[in-house]
Amino acid sequence: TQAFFKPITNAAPPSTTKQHTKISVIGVGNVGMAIAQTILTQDLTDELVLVDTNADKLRGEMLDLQHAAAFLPRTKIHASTDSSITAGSDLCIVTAGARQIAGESRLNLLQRNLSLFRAIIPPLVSHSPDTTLLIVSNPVDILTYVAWKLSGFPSNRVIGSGTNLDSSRFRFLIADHLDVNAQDVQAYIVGEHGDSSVALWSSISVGGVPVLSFLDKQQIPYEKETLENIHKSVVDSAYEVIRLKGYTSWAIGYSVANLARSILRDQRKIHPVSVLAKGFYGIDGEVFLSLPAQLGRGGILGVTNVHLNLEETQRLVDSAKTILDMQIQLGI
Ligand SMILES: NC(=O)c1ccc[n+]([C@@H]2O[C@H](COP(=O)([O-])OP(=O)(O)OC[C@H]3O[C@@H](n4cnc5c(N)ncnc54)[C@H](O)[C@@H]3O)[C@@H](O)[C@H]2O)c1
Ligand SMILES: O=C1N[C@](c2ccsc2)(c2cccc(Nc3ccc(F)cc3)n2)CC(O)=C1Sc1ccccc1Cl
Repeated sequence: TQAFFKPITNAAPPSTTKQHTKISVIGVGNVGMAIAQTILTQDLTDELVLVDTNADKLRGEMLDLQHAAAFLPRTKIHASTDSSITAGSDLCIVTAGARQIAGESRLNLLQRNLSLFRAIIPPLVSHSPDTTLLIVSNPVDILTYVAWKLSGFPSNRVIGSGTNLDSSRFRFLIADHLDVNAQDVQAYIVGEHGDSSVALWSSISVGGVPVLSFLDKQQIPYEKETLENIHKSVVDSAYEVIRLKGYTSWAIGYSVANLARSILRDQRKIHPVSVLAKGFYGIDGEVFLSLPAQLGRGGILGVTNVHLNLEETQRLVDSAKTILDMQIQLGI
């Protein structure tokens, strides 16, 4: 049969130095698929691998994504229930996990996800000894610690999505309040992901103008609780989304794909992510908490020395103690 293409004479072989990027997403539920879809639309990888224990769901999601090929940058998409397919991944994003059953205690959810991680992490890292782990499953701070211990990796290559989603909701709410673009709002929520996170008021700046001084200069009276209310809305909005649609996907999908871009494209951007917090702000236990960290090809490149006031420092230390106690209680 006539070949589709007439061969080009004296064509040079492809460059061997070009790095082939491979991302694996473990868990193809609401969160994993939102992340996978965003990675494809943003052309972040040459190869996307999906892993899950639910074989039918896994194959269905792979086929459904492959069928979108005519509208996406060319990306090889593979899937298997066998994690050996992840071999040689540059980044492994873990969203696998049991979702909290209504009324289930956080400890019980943690115990269920802990046993899952004991099955997931060791084979993952044996197939990709040089990968970076990006943990999303909840409770994310403790499970990032578990992934670090199980992997034996240096802590710079084990990252938790932490308060990245909290901070993106915080930025949206501030931007909406001030009627500006959320990309021009710099604001960090740090510490423990979820209900006990810590909003850094002094870190908020819009177009380079620190908000607190902006409000002072404009003599705009702001009660402390106004700012507290915006932080409370971050927590309330998570519960509202769950109440209304039963899960969250799009914001976590975009926020985790944004982390993947910073890592794989060596952006050296600063994100609030869950890092080994030992040695910062008087924390001496081996706990993962979110702090503004610089992300690049090597994972965590550095952690910023952001100024915390006494109250913020105390809340961070309290979170560290709560998490450490939970880790000790579980014997991990
Ligand atoms: N960190 C955050 O900001 C954040 C935000 C939203 C959700 N989450 C967490 O993400 C996790 C996933 O949420 P979801 O809505 O996608 O849940 P989901 O139930 O829709 O998906 C979980 C997937 O994990 C799979 N799975 C279970 N055991 C597995 C194993 N051993 N190996 C591979 N896959 C396995 C399941 O088959 C399922 O497809 C939850 O823990 C949730 O709390 C975290
Ligand atoms: O947007 C979410 N959705 C979840 C969710 C997704 C599927 S089922 C529940 C959510 C929503 C509401 C509460 C809640 N609590 C929680 C339970 C166990 C944990 F280990 C961690 C959090 N979790 C999971 C989660 O972490 C988030 S972010 C979030 C949660 C609570 C407070 C503030 C934020 Cl920014």
